[in-house]
Amino acid sequence: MNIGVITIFPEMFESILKSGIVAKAINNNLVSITFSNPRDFAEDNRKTIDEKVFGGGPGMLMMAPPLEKSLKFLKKKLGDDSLVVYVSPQGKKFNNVLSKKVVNNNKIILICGRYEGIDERFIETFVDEEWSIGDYVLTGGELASMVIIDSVTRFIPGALGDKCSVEEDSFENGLLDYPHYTKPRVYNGKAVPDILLNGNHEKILDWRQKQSLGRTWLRRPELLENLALTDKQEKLLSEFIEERKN
Ligand SMILES: CC(C)(C)c1cccc(C(=O)NCC2(NC(=O)c3cccc4nocc34)CCCC2)c1
Repeated sequence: MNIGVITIFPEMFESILKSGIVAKAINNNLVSITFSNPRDFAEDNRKTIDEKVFGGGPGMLMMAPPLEKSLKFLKKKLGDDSLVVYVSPQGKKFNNVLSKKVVNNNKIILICGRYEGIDERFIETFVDEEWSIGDYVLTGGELASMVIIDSVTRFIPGALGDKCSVEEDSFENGLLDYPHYTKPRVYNGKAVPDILLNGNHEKILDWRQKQSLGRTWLRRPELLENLALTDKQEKLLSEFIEERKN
């Protein structure tokens, strides 16, 4: 998997390059990340990459020409068929489905906005997709790009290590996570649920599935709308709802 990143702050990415799953995947040659800084392609010797916004208004805007040169540089390295994504608040909501799409495409170039954003004509001419990681104000697209890179890396075969694959990934079923417990067995006067200690594997799986379904129903019911629950899942969920009434 080859990733290109256009950013005026490449040093921000050192955190994911040095530790965690992305660093490991890079070391195992499962993923490469190539950076391009528009400042290196600015035409004038003052390295101008942003200008005032036509029509007035606060702040500055990233100019198209340095972005275009940055993109051409990365396309030469990664290939012209790379998926070009502008991470932007105007984008469609990033989720696991898009994560899988990126892995299949195998080559992606992420463009990080700064200031008020980027010249619309660059988007019209070069951008394939706009993706947003959520509805809040950020100062730049870099953190969003790192979120996307972390999420995508988990789907690269082998990135999670042979211990567990993305299929078994406990977050993979589209439901919220069930509650987890570890030592000590009693903490703050609260004991671990007995079912988890009696070792009956079948009952534990049912309990976990019921908790995941119940929590999703309580906290993020809209996630259930995209899932076709099995008869067993429906039964577990209605048991959860019933038990809550009593
Ligand atoms: C969402 C809403 C609150 C309504 C809103 C409306 C208008 C602008 C902004 C805003 O944050 N603009 C600033 C920038 N934001 C992002 O890049 C960004 C922000 C959020 C999620 C993202 N996912 O990817 C990139 C993302 C754009 C240019 C520099 C940073 C936010």
